[in-house]
Amino acid sequence: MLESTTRSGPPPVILEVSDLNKIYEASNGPVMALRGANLTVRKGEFICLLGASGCGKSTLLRIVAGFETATEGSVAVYGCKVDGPGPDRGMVFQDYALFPWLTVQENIGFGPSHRRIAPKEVAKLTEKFMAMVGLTDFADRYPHQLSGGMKQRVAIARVLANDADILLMDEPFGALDALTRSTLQEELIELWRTTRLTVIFVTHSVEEAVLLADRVVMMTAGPGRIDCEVDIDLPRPRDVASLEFNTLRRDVTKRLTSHIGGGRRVAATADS
Ligand SMILES: Nc1ncnc2c1ncn2[C@@H]1O[C@H](COP(=O)(O)OP(=O)(O)OP(=O)(O)O)[C@@H](O)[C@H]1O
Repeated sequence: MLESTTRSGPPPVILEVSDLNKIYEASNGPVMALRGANLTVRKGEFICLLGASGCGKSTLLRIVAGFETATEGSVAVYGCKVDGPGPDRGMVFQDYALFPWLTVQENIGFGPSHRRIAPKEVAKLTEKFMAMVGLTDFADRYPHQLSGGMKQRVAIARVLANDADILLMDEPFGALDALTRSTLQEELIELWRTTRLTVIFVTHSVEEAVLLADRVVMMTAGPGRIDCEVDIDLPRPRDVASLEFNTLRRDVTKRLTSHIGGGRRVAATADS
């Protein structure tokens, strides 16, 4: 947890998902994607949202991002109801979603250049975040000239340059090879530490969730709701080969497959 947690009590709640229902009107009838999803997130937390394919993880994230509307229920950020996308939330997708006609620096600078910021300041911001993700030497490259890992670094830098407080990541490393994935996981944790962003990270992978999260939030099979939560109380950097890590991984896997305890909070540690 962040230092501020221990010094001055828990950080404030900045995101509240309340009784969210989502029904899609598909051509072959309605699809209930979410039923009664509730989630509370504190500033600076790193949350991993874990669940089987089709349980509604992306739907939940897209509603939080404001790209999708809920059928019932609400999402509030800093106490204000979300009714569309906003600069306080930035999304990173598995397929990068970069502007193919813009270079690395233009992609990163796109958000700031559309705010009321002086061009000099935009250039400074762009350079800062480009350096933060290690892409200064690739400033003039276009997305098709980059590897998957580099594209995802651009996507992350773009959110950071937009000054978002909440980083929403939908299986961001799912399309990457194992080595690149592991490097980006480390880099993301380092960025999260330095920027103190709040992160909600969707994944299928128990290992990725236990490696990254402060708290793993598990969803039931569709229609999704929050089934239970596990606090990951392991120091970072985490060693995937350690006994503590594997105890937690087994615990999370067991909970995920057994669907016990509707809406329960389980404070699991390596000792439990
Ligand atoms: N636009 C849509 N129209 C109709 N049904 C949809 C739409 N988007 C999602 N669904 C359905 O809603 C359910 C939840 O989908 P969602 O993509 O949120 O799940 P997920 O947990 O993110 O899945 P995955 O892990 O496979 O990406 C699924 O049954 C899916 O088929």
